[in-house]
Amino acid sequence: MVKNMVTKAQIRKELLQKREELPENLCKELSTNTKGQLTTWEELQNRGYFYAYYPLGTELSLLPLIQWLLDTGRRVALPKTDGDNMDFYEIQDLNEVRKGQFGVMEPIGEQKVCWEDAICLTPGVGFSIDGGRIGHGAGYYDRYFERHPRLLKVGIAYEFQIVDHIPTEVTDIPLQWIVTPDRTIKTTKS
Ligand SMILES: Nc1nc2c(c(=O)[nH]1)N(C=O)[C@@H](CNc1ccc(C(=O)N[C@@H](CCC(=O)O)C(=O)O)cc1)CN2
Ligand SMILES: Nc1ncnc2c1ncn2[C@@H]1O[C@H](COP(=O)(O)OP(=O)(O)OP(=O)(O)O)[C@@H](O)[C@H]1O
Repeated sequence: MVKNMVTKAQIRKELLQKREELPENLCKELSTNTKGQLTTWEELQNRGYFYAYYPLGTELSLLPLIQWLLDTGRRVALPKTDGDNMDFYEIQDLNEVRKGQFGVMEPIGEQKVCWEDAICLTPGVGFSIDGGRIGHGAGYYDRYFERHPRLLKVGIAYEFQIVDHIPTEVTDIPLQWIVTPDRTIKTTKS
């Protein structure tokens, strides 16, 4: 490894620390703003199928958005992991979750869905404008994206989570958009 190269693990650690320092009321406000960005985004208007996530700790919360999606008749599914695998399961109500692996709230449904043209609202620890993403380091989303190439891959990020450079591995699949509480960005590699 090149000596002065910042590794994924270093970036992950630093950004997770920053995220943990966010006060609760600010998380709430930024989550509401993110819902505002997404609900006014043209790309989302005509879509009916969404892969979202239930927030873990101080992750940027999609709960207000998910409620809006359900209220407007959209179909929503959340991820559930099993060993190295991750799949998505539909929810009709935000109460249909329970705590699972890694302490993540997972859907209780047993029937996995396969919506090849869905929008995948993707959590992450760090992002870059070229579509790079750092997660928790287990590779769940990259493996899922490899199996389902037609998904519209959208990173959900606090502004501070967008960094200049993310070292890539051959298995990393770039995101096409990044949505923050302030803006909606088309990535440069999409
Ligand atoms: N909200 C949300 N849901 C998600 C993800 C996510 O990043 N956010 N995932 C994205 O892939 C999957 C779950 N993957 C995860 C993998 C590791 C950790 C985690 O916190 N790991 C700890 C160590 C935990 C342990 O080993 O007990 C760590 O990184 O310190 C969390 C989620 C599916 N669901
Ligand atoms: N398509 C794939 N096939 C096999 N292994 C993969 C694939 N994608 C990623 N991996 C492996 O998974 C491990 C973690 O990958 P990476 O650091 O990109 O995870 P991450 O994106 O941070 O995590 P997550 O998606 O779970 O939030 C790496 O060792 C990587 O080689």
